[in-house]
Amino acid sequence: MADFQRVMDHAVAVARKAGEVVREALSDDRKVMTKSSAVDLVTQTDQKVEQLIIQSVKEKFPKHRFIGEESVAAGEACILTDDPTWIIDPIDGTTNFVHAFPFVAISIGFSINKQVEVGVIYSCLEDKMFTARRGKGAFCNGEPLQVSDQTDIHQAIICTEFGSNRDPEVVDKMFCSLRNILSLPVQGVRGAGTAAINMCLVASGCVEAYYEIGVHVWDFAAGSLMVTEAGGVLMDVDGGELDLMSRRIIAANSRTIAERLVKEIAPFRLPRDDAPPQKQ
Ligand SMILES: O=P(O)(O)O[C@H]1[C@H](O)[C@@H](O)[C@@H](O)[C@@H](O)[C@@H]1O
Ligand SMILES: [Mg+2]
Ligand SMILES: [Mg+2]
Repeated sequence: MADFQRVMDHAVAVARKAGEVVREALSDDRKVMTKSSAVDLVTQTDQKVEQLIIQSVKEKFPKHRFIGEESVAAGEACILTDDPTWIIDPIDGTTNFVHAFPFVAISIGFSINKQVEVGVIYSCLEDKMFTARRGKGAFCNGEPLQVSDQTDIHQAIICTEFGSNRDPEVVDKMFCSLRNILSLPVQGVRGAGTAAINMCLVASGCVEAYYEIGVHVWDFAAGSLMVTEAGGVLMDVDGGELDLMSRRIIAANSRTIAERLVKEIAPFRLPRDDAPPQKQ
């Protein structure tokens, strides 16, 4: 049985160290590369930070497994087992990082038996350390977090992201959902440019919900626990149970708001995170 406090303490320490690397890199030239599309960006800092985190964990927890965004991009399988697993997004908000747009997070989730037990999200340009352990609450810099108590969708702010898929039919579906939600009307639609920070905004009570189709397990693993430990709920965009590998999520302050969004979101499916690699 892993010592979850020891895991949490290490995740906080390495996330803070990674945040220093990210802040320092902001003053250097950021060599930008692309992955699945011309707007799916990655930098050497993403790769350097992921290796820093993984190497540090291997020294302390040699039997643990990893799902890292950039390791998967380099060809490693994205398979979640019952084993103790660190689910890492070294820079959530890479496009923001490239543009020095001030919302950039290191997101570290830890799961056992396919259940997230520890979540750490360091918003490193705001110097906000978000932490959660299952059953023990969610915190920002040590202060407890609580979701909003607003259940009227017409008085809500909703967060979403448009991801990096620019296929016309995907863009049409995303805009259909956005039009439906905006026209309810809701008081606002926002996007920080990072799933992890969007979920911290839900946990902090600043917005009522975040949804996205196209997001990856490393984007939201830590944030999923932040939201539930702050009193929120998670579900699939079709109202079913959240599937960590499905690339679809609603994270909300309440079932009322979540189920209202289900009625407005035009659902579609993308290849799962654990799908076998597509033959080139
Ligand atoms: O910055 P990333 O780690 O790539 O994650 C982003 C993603 O790039 C963007 O397309 C959206 O899906 C965001 O929700 C992710 O956090
Ligand atoms: Mg990400
Ligand atoms: Mg990333």
